[in-house]
Amino acid sequence: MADAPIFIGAAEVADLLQYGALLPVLERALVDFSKHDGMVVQPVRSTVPVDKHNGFLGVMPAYMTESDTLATKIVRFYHQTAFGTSSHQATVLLFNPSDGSLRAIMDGTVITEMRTAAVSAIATKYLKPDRLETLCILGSGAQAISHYNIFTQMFPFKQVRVWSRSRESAERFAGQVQGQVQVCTSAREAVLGADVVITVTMASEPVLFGEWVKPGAHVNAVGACRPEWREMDDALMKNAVLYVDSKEAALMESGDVILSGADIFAELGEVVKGTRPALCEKTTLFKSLGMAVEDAATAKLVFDCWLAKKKPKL
Ligand SMILES: NC(=O)c1ccc[n+]([C@@H]2O[C@H](COP(=O)([O-])OP(=O)(O)OC[C@H]3O[C@@H](n4cnc5c(N)ncnc54)[C@H](O)[C@@H]3O)[C@@H](O)[C@H]2O)c1
Ligand SMILES: O=C(O)[C@@H]1CCCCN1
Repeated sequence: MADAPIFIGAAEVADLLQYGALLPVLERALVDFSKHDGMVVQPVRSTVPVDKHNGFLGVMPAYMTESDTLATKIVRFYHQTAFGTSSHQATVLLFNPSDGSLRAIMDGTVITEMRTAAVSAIATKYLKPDRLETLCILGSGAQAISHYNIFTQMFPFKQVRVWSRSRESAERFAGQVQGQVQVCTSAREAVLGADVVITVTMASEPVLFGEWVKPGAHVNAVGACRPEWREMDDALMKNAVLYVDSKEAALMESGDVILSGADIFAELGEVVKGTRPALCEKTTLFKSLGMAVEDAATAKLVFDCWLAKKKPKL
């Protein structure tokens, strides 16, 4: 009989997962996914609306042949949550691919926060403009914090600006992170002149407008994961060179892509592999929806780190 699965909670995942190890693992997952050679199996996520409670449940399975990784994430995202409950909660199940037995059940909320920010950072590493002085973050929740953390570690920004719907949450964000943040009173004020813009809101109508975005800037658009939701207007969608994580998912799930009719230039994995160019001199936009392979690769890394820690030292 197979061993009982282990459980790795949020605090232990946060302790085991380091961006230094995560970044190359994610680059590899993005490249493998974008080869589209049948070695990675990842259907577009199944999403169950929970209308009565203003939320969704998403199921995200993937199998990666080369690293022999089989996992699924189950994620729920709710617009209104009880006080103290975060809007996104996730669990990852990691299987033994050879016999299908369950190896680990682990918290997926920290995984989602860290892998999403790391993928935006990878997009920025490849698509960034020459000048990297000002970072703008629209939104002030969990993803705003994980993005702030990795972006200020990886890039030499001199100024970070944040805007949120309520000034109170933007100020709370500024108090939570290490380092200086300029709290802006409007999204426009935060965006004007920024070299890199990150949208991490739960908005369903545009909060970012093309006329504000500096020509040559890079945008990471992380929210608006439903076909009828927007974070950006048509002007930005049509004027920027559009990169996505998955073309198939973008055409099924992204309101910004579907409703604007913007053309997709490439997948991020193709840029990392070098088969499609990074047009850094132009205004670039990475539309992130989040992929199961990112969760599977991250969960395997967490599990391997857990095993290494448990192994008795000789
Ligand atoms: N692409 C991915 O891989 C990925 C992964 C996880 C989360 N997300 C998305 O990123 C976004 C942020 O997630 P989070 O975990 O930080 O959520 P969160 O609930 O912690 O924060 C959401 C933020 O959006 C703001 N907001 C809510 N409604 C808004 C509106 N109508 N207009 C402007 N701002 C609004 C809130 O004030 C808050 O600052 C969500 O859209 C989420 O679905 C994407
Ligand atoms: O990839 C993810 O994990 C998230 C789940 C919630 C909706 C957006 N994408």
